[in-house]
Amino acid sequence: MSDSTLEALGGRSAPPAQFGGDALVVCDNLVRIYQTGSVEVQALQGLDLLVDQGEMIALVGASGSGKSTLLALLSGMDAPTAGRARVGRWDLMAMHARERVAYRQQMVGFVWQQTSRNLLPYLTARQNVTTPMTFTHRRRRAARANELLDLLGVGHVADRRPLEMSGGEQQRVAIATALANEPQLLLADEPTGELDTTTSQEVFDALRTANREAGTTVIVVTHDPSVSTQVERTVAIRDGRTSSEVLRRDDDGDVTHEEYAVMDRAGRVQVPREYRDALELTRRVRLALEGDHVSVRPDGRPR
Ligand SMILES: Nc1ncnc2c1ncn2[C@@H]1O[C@H](COP(=O)(O)OP(=O)(O)OP(=O)(O)O)[C@@H](O)[C@H]1O
Repeated sequence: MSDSTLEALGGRSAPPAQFGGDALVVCDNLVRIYQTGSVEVQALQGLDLLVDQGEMIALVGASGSGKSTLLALLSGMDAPTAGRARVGRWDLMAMHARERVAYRQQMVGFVWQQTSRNLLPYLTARQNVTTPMTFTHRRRRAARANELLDLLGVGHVADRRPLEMSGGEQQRVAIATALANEPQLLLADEPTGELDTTTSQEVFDALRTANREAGTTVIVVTHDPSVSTQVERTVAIRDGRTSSEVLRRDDDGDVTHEEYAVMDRAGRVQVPREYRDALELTRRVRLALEGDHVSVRPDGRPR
């Protein structure tokens, strides 16, 4: 590394801020190990993720990469093995059973992929939305349910049971139900997985409405490849860690997408396989600090 460059840049360095700062969701080196008999599966292997209040992000990644595990931890349904996880004022590592119940009632809403898992089949849409409303005065509940159903464009199915609605309508009612207690965070695990493209778009629009109109922070897991056009930030998870992010920028209608690698707190960055293969980057590489970037070169010695 070049000491002179380091010296020249020295004046710019600032003390490191506390990881996460005022983000709504802070996952710091998060680990979740499942133990089945004598077999251990490391579903999350030191995952870092920050989500600000008011953001809507998508989580993508291959099957088995750890997306559902992360959502289960953030929803309070499961507990991390190690690391740090905080949502608002709630420390997910330190919550006891009673706090976990309160957290799930007050702080998060959840939408599953399977439409049938989100709603009670023998209740109407309005009744489904009012059922979790423990913090709204009894007389206000039906009116609030109607407001939520209208907001998400499904006011017309208020008196229908799930079997009398389309899949997309069921998912939008499910989002209304998840918003019943005004959670700060809405988590959705492949909410469009069972739907066709047009209907998926309606459900994404409903999630965006929840984000923009109700001010709810949204994390949505999806396999939909067009998702990066729908949200401002798409976070890719690989092998239980966040590996890259695509940021969508809209400069006066000129929309661009830029992909970034994610650096963890120890400074580790995953170099994409195509880059490693193209330059035969293997175990040892040369790093050099340049004026405005860091270069990575093959070490040039026989392996
Ligand atoms: N309850 C469990 N017991 C044991 N292993 C589990 C359990 N749940 C998940 N796993 C394992 O943890 C890893 C991550 O699984 P996870 O479901 O989080 O992945 P995913 O990215 O959501 O996958 P998909 O896109 O297929 O839903 C996988 O290897 C999976 O087999």
